[in-house]
Amino acid sequence: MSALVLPPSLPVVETFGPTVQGEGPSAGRLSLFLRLGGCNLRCTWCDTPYSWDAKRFDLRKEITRVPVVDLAEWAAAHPHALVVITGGETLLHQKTDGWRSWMAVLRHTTRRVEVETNGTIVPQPVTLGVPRLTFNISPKLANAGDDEDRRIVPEALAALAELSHRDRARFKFVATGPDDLEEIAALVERFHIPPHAVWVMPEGTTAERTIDVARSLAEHVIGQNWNLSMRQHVLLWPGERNR
Ligand SMILES: Nc1nc2[nH]cc(C(=O)O)c2c(=O)[nH]1
Ligand code: SF4
Ligand SMILES: [Mg+2]
Repeated sequence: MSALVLPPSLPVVETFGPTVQGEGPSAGRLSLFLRLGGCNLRCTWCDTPYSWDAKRFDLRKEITRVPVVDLAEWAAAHPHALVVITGGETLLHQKTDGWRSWMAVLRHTTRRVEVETNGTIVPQPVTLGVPRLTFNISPKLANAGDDEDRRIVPEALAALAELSHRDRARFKFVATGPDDLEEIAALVERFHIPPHAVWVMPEGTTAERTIDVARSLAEHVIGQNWNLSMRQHVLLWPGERNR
């Protein structure tokens, strides 16, 4: 009797789009989103707890194994869109057959790909080998609530910072107000992140709060020679899933 061989798949929370990338260097760009399940952090203000929080959500319902061939077909139907892989924490899946197979699909296209990550996991050759793939790294600050030794993994941040010098990675920090900027500056200095690779974005789940926080940050961010990003999906579709 031969063993049953399952096709490579990934634990998918949702696929959506085309929409626009809401955050960071590609904000406003037409995008498809693939959200994977599971996270190694527990940010208090997480906007996607349904991707990892088994206490509040039934993850067997939230997360479905989707064959990579189906993802390839879905992506191919929207050839003009940037592909954004988000979570949860995406790079948790890096050593799986599903990830390897998905990277192989993307490597054989000419499309742009962005991987959202919390910066706690070192990117591996399987991911780095996709030519137009860049990382959007959101290291978490004290405002997220986790202990520093969980949020800040020096080995991973150093590897990602190195990529940021070659425009393969950008850092995007969520700030709740100007008081958070000192902590960002300390990380930027410690890991030698070039200012052109730094984006600051306002925390908030409503358009009003997002704009208020952004207004409180703008002059300070510009003064540091950093970039400021709104969170366009929060402004356009506050509280909605699959946007
Ligand atoms: N439009 C849109 N842009 C996004 N950028 C990062 C997102 C995320 O949830 O990681 C996100 C999202 O959920 N929607
Ligand atoms: S790292 Fe991202 S997905 Fe994970 S808990 Fe924090 S905000 Fe949520
Ligand atoms: Mg997110």
